[in-house]
Amino acid sequence: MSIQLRRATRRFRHRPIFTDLDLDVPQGARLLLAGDNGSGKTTLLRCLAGTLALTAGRISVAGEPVGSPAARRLVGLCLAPEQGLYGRLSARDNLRLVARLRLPRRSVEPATARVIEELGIGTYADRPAEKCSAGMRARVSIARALLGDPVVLLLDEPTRSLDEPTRAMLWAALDRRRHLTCVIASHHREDRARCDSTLTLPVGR
Ligand SMILES: Nc1ncnc2c1ncn2[C@@H]1O[C@H](COP(=O)(O)OP(=O)(O)OP(=O)(O)O)[C@@H](O)[C@H]1O
Repeated sequence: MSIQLRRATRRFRHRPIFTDLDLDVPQGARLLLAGDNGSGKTTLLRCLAGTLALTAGRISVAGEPVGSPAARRLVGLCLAPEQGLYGRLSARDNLRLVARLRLPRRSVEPATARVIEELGIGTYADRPAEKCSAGMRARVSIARALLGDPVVLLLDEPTRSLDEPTRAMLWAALDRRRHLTCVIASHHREDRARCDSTLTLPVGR
């Protein structure tokens, strides 16, 4: 099993966001996270990434407990796709920075070039990120999450700023990585149709 949740519970103070959540996501599956605003999709993605601790229960990624160095290496994460880039650095240098952390030196340039090509970033790759549009920055953030051959990809509303051709590029990039297990939070019907199953989070449980 690629992702396993057992009695996963997260509260903020005394307010439950999700409680006793059991979930198994097999390798290569795509799970859509649905639910109204505030239902906890981003919170769950952060717990899956290991950047936010559970209140109780456990989550593992490919058998490794989330938050451990081994699990972090296996996860590609894209939260708030339009934000989180270094504004003064070019799109390409933002990608290189992460590629250097996640890949052997000889793979940095080819892997960076590959994701630039896949997400259609080429024409603005050398422009500072702060001078790129929201959709352009979202492409770079998604490309960044694909670097380093993650086993699990976590995407928070990846398509909300993307035009139609770029949405097709994103799905094509995921189709080329059929081994990749994806958890995608989205409000869009098209995204739901691209996924194998849906988990709808109720508000405040
Ligand atoms: N750090 C925090 N401290 C307290 N409450 C928080 C914190 N982060 C999130 N919450 C609360 O947790 C609930 C779930 O938020 P979350 O961002 O996970 O929802 P979401 O389903 O991703 O929403 P949206 O569809 O609007 O993106 C919300 O009520 C939010 O106010």
